Amino acid sequence: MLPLMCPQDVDPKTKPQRSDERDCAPQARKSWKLGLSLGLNMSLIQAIYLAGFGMSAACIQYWNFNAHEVLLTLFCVVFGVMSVSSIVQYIPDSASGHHSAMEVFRLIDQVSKIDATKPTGRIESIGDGSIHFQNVHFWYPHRPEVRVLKKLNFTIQKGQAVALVGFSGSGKSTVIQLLQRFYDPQGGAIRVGGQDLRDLNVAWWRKQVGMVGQEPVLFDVSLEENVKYGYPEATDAQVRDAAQAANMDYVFSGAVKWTDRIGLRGEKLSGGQKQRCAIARALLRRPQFMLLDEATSALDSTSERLVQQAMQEARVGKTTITVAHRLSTIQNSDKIFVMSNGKVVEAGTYHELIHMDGNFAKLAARSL
Ligand SMILES: Nc1ncnc2c1ncn2[C@@H]1O[C@H](COP(=O)(O)OP(=O)(O)OP(=O)(O)O)[C@@H](O)[C@H]1O
Repeated sequence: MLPLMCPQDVDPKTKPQRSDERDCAPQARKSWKLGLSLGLNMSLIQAIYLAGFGMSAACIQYWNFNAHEVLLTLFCVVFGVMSVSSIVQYIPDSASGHHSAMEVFRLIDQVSKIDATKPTGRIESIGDGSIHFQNVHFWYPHRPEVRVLKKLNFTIQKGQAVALVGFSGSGKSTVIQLLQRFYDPQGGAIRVGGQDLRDLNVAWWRKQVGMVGQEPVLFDVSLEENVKYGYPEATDAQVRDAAQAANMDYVFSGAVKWTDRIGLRGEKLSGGQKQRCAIARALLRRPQFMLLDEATSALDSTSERLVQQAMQEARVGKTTITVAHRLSTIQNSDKIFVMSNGKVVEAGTYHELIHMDGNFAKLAARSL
């Protein structure tokens, strides 16, 4: 019988609440049923064994059956029944396994509209390197009732450090996803160096973009392999340069070695160390565009300062688009776009926007 763990069992002095009793009642009924069915099951098996051995003994003693053959037959039947019963207990799981497998195959068979493996699309230079969102309308295909971007317009020049800010749900992360071409806009166009993003080769374009998100995707392999992920042919000197640019001081001081495995999802590293590893990985490919989506939001102020410092040095010569809630992290941006309800409602430098006394000033007041 399974033990019943109810709050009142933990501390007998505690007077049980009525709601706790109600919570435990279905569990108690379930445990009783489970115990009873297990007990009956075991009794039935033992009764069958008893009958089998009794019959075998009778066959040998009274009807002169060959003992060797009787025992052989008996054990064949016993082990056969045990095997069948152990298979039968998995029948309910096979139904859910079948359902899960169908889901996995459905996903595998799904043809993506934006296929990075296709050799189609232009592979060229990025022109003047500007990014222009031109009357972009967008909604997530499985949620058409929520119009996320509504006639979004903004331009980013090559080499600029730009920040996207705004209240939660205003569409900032969606802009970052569109830039990586996870989706295409339903209306308007995103132009890179004057060319429609849809006309560029997907794999080539994604190589031009480095992305650091809030929770970097790290693997349980060595620190070096994690940094080289996406560019395994990088030389040692290139890896060192990227690490230096990303301020990975913990590897230069020897606190973590290049060969150390960093655990599942990088659990052996601190938040700041993980983030700087992700920045080094992004920089190693020398992307022309860096996308930072809340890259420092989960960090304490010391780690954040280190990551910020790393980004300041690493962003030179690159176009950087940062999504941030902590406005202190974007003070040095060349331009800040304030988004509200899928549109840009204000644009300017930090000081210009603060003095406008609009949405940005409200956000700044909240983040104090
Ligand atoms: N994968 C998705 N599928 C469907 N709807 C989504 C998806 N991701 C975001 N949305 C919706 O799109 C809208 C904009 O979300 P988005 O994440 O771009 O906003 P945000 O400004 O980045 O918000 P936050 O600051 O909270 O991260 C929200 O209404 C959100 O519910």
